[in-house]
Amino acid sequence: MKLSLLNDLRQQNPIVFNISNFVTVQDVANGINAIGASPIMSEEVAEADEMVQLAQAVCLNLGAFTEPQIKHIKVTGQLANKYHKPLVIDPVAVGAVAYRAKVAEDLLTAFQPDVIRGNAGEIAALAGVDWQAKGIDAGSGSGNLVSIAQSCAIKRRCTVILSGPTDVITDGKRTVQVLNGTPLFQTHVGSGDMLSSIVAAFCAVDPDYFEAAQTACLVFAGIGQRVAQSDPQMGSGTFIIKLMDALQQTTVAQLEELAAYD
Ligand SMILES: Nc1ncnc2c1ncn2[C@@H]1O[C@H](COP(=O)(O)OP(=O)(O)O)[C@@H](O)[C@H]1O
Ligand SMILES: Cc1ncsc1CCOP(=O)(O)O
Ligand SMILES: [Mg+2]
Repeated sequence: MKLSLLNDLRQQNPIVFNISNFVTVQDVANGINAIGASPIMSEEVAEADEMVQLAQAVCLNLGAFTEPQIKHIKVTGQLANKYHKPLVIDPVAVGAVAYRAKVAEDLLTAFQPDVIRGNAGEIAALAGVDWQAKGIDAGSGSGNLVSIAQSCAIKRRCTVILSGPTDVITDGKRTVQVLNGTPLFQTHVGSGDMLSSIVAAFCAVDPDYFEAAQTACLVFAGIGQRVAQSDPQMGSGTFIIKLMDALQQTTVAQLEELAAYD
């Protein structure tokens, strides 16, 4: 686990280009900014080429799209491949809505992601494994999460993060599980979207995307865990405010003290 990547990220301040969703776009921008990277968002396909060229990483969130936005996402993914920029995909609710599954399938044939980050319901859907996803949430299923993540990584030929109480990170050969976190993440819509874009920021500072992905997961979950531990009575409103502070202020040494993974 290369926790020192957090210092590299803060020193390099990489630009992360996001196509976000209208629900969580501000959380995503502020989360990237707080951790030490530089967010930029766009809704216009005419500037996609310039945007991808100026960015050090790209995150495409499939959370809430219209037909023109699907085109924008497709073009941007293809440009990320063309300019060799690390590309992260967040396939929101792809296991719950057949239309989204169809769109995601089409997009994943148009470009090649470097990392896919989703919850169990989303990653199971992309792996082709039976699961009962629940809207944007993971839902329920009986499959083994490590096997599901590995199948998805092999099928999609990229690093996969299956997030949840334990995050499973795998490239199909190597697998790590991050045990840190707090259930408070589930009380805030946008936790997963923030993580996906923070993963992109880490990919901008380490060309080994498996390493970058696992470090991003530990940093994000570990910071959330520290925030929750600071006040056992904390609710979801305070959590997101304090999470933003902590994304900015938490040090590598503080994360080393609580890092839990195997
Ligand atoms: N019950 C939980 N306990 C600890 N951490 C959690 C829990 N649920 C989610 N997380 C953390 O929340 C973050 C967002 O993951 P997740 O909730 O799976 O995404 P999404 O919002 O897309 O469903 C991750 O860092 C994950 O580790
Ligand atoms: C509620 C909602 N509806 C469409 S996208 C979205 C946000 C999903 O955010 P996250 O997966 O990070 O909780
Ligand atoms: Mg999500």
